[in-house]
Parts: sequence; structure tokens; C-alpha cells
Amino acid sequence: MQKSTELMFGRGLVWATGEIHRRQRGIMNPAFSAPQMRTFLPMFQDSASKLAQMLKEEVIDAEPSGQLVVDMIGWLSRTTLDIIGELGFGFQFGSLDGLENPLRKQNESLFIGTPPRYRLILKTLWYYLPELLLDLIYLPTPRYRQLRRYSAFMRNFSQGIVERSIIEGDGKDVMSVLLRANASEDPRRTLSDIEMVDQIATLLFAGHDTTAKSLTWYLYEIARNPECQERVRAEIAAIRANKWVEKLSATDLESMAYTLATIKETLRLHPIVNVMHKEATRDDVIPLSSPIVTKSGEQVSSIPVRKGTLVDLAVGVYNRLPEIWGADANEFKPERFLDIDKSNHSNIGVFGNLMTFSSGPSGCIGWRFAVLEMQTIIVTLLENFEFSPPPQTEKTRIYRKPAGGLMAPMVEGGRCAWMGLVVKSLEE
Ligand code: HEM
Repeated sequence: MQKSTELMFGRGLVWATGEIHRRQRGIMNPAFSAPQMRTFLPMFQDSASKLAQMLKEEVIDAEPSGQLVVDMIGWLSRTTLDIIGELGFGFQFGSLDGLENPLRKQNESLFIGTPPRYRLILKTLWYYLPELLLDLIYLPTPRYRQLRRYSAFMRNFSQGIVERSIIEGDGKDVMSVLLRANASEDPRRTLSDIEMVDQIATLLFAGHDTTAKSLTWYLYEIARNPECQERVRAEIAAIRANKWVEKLSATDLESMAYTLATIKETLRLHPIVNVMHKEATRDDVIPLSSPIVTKSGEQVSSIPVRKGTLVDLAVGVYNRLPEIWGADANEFKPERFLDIDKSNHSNIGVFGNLMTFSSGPSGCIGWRFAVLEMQTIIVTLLENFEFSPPPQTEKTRIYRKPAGGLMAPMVEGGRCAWMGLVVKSLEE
């Protein structure tokens, strides 16, 4: 597992474990702090406005009625790529402007389609086979060659970015903030040049498709629940009514309690990382919230684990547990986050008592980035468009399937993520 992660992202934060992870994370945390994220808001807003403008052109041009079935995941993926390029490492992808870019092509080729069956089997066996045998099975495959090509390209590209950021020195993006923090740290606690370079591949992977797919699931839910959609629009209008400047502030966004509840509810129902694989770093005991009866009839209230035990965290299952969320756990009901009974909830996860961004020392470092980005894009889209599901046929019915390691919307038999929604411009 760590080997393929290293091939894709080098020795960045997603790859690191133990002491190396603690050191890297300690230096990176401030670059993702709440005040730092607020400085990103204008760029989120500019990208969201550009998305709305391009989408409007597509909808109005193609249909005189001002509505059209649009694959929203394509648009959202381009938007979040432009954002992570500029705010992550000061690079202009220009994908909303239709620019072709070799890095974008490399990145897309890596994540397109569901994996073939043999790779899913290999992944399942991964943990249980000796490493040498894995090398023998894995090394000659086309997937291995693809990963090698990607990692060589990425290293070269990222080196250029880091060199440029060092020379320019005043960038506002995450990498520039990180480079400055690294320079002022005790040398024993700093990131090496290679570790710094490899954070770019890490940010590109972790900060792009994750948010695009979560936003896509948001639109899917909001399209199926028009009364929720209207309520979000009304909340935005109420905030606007008290403002005389065009741009909303971070405080305005935070005050939209219902909109935030709809985001939490989407992240609850559609965690894009459905299962997380962890390894116990020491002998430990996992306490259970309520006792269970084992196959042998024994009642247990905790599970001992030995160092090295592999533990799968079923995020998708936790997020829909009726014991936590109620009998209507499978339904989209944002109100549950407005009148949440805190006494019934253990405080788990970094956001909304959910496991979607995980928890603990390796929980998602970019969750504040992702939430603010989602809030901004959602507000802009819902102020300008109405979303509804297209007529349901085999060609338009959406299923949740794994693609590129993330749960994606797909139609039956499709190889790529797709989310067609009827988009209607609200412009008179
Ligand atoms: C809705 C969007 C996102 C979701 C659902 C998400 C979810 C996750 C999850 C489940 C993990 C694994 C945590 C673990 O292993 O315990 C993770 C890790 C990570 N995420 Fe996110 N993420 C999102 C957006 C972002 C963004 C926008 C960024 C960066 C700008 C980012 C950067 C990272 C990094 C660097 C890690 C590795 C953290 C570590 O190992 O210490 N993520 N994310």
C-alpha cells in the first residue's frame, strides 16, 4: 500500500507514517489554519463566478428555453483543479478557460474509470501477501508503468514550481506559506527538498477530485430535494438583503446555518472515501459504545488489537448508523444538523461529527479549505441556477461506484464519473 502511494505522490503527507508524519504535519498545519483559509476566499469567489459565467453561456447558447442537461462533474472538476492549482501551489491550470495542460492530462489518465476486476482482487489481497510476491505480480503491469511515468512527470513539474516559489518568495498559496515556514524552523524539524516537492503531488491528489465529487453529490441531493434547494436560496437572499457590497464575507457564509446543514448532510450520506485502511502502531484496546455478541456467543465490550493489526474504518456505515443518526439515517434531511441532540453523539471526526474527513492526527488537513470552497461554489451556483434531475432512464440513473479510489456518481455500464442534471438559468 505504502509503495503504490509513494509511486503516485512521492514522500508527501499522504505517504508518511509515524515520526515522519508527525514532523511533516507539524510544519504543514499552520498553512491550513482558519485565518489562512479566509485569505483564500476572494479566489474561491472568482473561480465560482467564472464557473457560473461559463455554465450560463453553455445553458443559454444551447437551449433557448434557458435549461439543459449538463454533466456537472466535468464543470466542478475543472473549477476545483483551477482552485487547487492557484491556491495550492501558485499554478494557473486555466481549465475553466479551456486551456490544455500536460499536467492535467497526466492527472486525468491516472484516475479515469473503475479499476479492472484483477486490480480490485489484487487490492484485496494486498495486505495478506508477502511484499516480494506483490512486487512480482505488480511490477510488470501497465498500471505500474503508468504510475512510474506519472511520478517522473510530477517530480519534474513540482521541482519547477518550488524553485519559482523560492525565487518569488511572496506567494499567498499553501506551498509558498509552507516554504516560508520551513525556512524559519529548527533544521531538525524541517521538510527536506524532496518532501517539499512531493507535497505538490499530494495536494493535487487530495485537494482536487475530493471536493469536486463531494460538490457533485451535493447538487445531486439538492436537485432531488427542491424544497431544500429553495430554502438555501432564501437563506442566501436574506443575507444579501442586508448587504450593500457584492461579495459575501466568510462571516456571511458561516452565518448560513441551513446551507451549512445541507453540506454536512451531503458529506454524511456521500463520504467520497468510503472505507479507510489503518494499521495499529502498538498493542491497544478498541472500546465499543455498546457491547456486541460474538459468533461464539460471548458478550464483549472492547476489542483488543495487536501492533500491526489491520483495521478498516467503514466511514460510509458509521455515517448512516441508525443508532447515531436515527431511523431516517438513509434520507437527506439537513434539519438533523440544526436541532442535533448532542447528548446522543460522541464527538468524532474533525467536522460535523462525521467520519468523512476522518479524525485524529492524520485526519484531513484540508477540511477547512474544502468546506469554504464548497460553501462559496454552492452559494454562487444556487443564486444563478436551478437544478433538477433529468427524466430517469438507464442512461441517466445514478449509482455510487469507486473510481480513482473515491466514490463517484456513474450510470450503469459507464467507465467515467457522470452526473447529468437539468440546469436552468435563473437570469430573466
Ligand atoms: C470534501 C473534500 C475532502 C474530503 C471528503 C477529504 C477527505 C479526506 C480523508 C478521508 C483523508 C484521510 C484521513 C486519514 O487517513 O485518516 C484525507 C486526508 C488528507 N486530505 Fe482531504 N479531503 C477533502 C479535501 C481536501 C482538500 C481540499 C485538501 C487540500 C487542500 C486535502 C488534503 C488532504 C491531505 C494533505 C491529507 C493527508 C493528511 C495526513 O495524512 O495527515 N483534502 N482527506
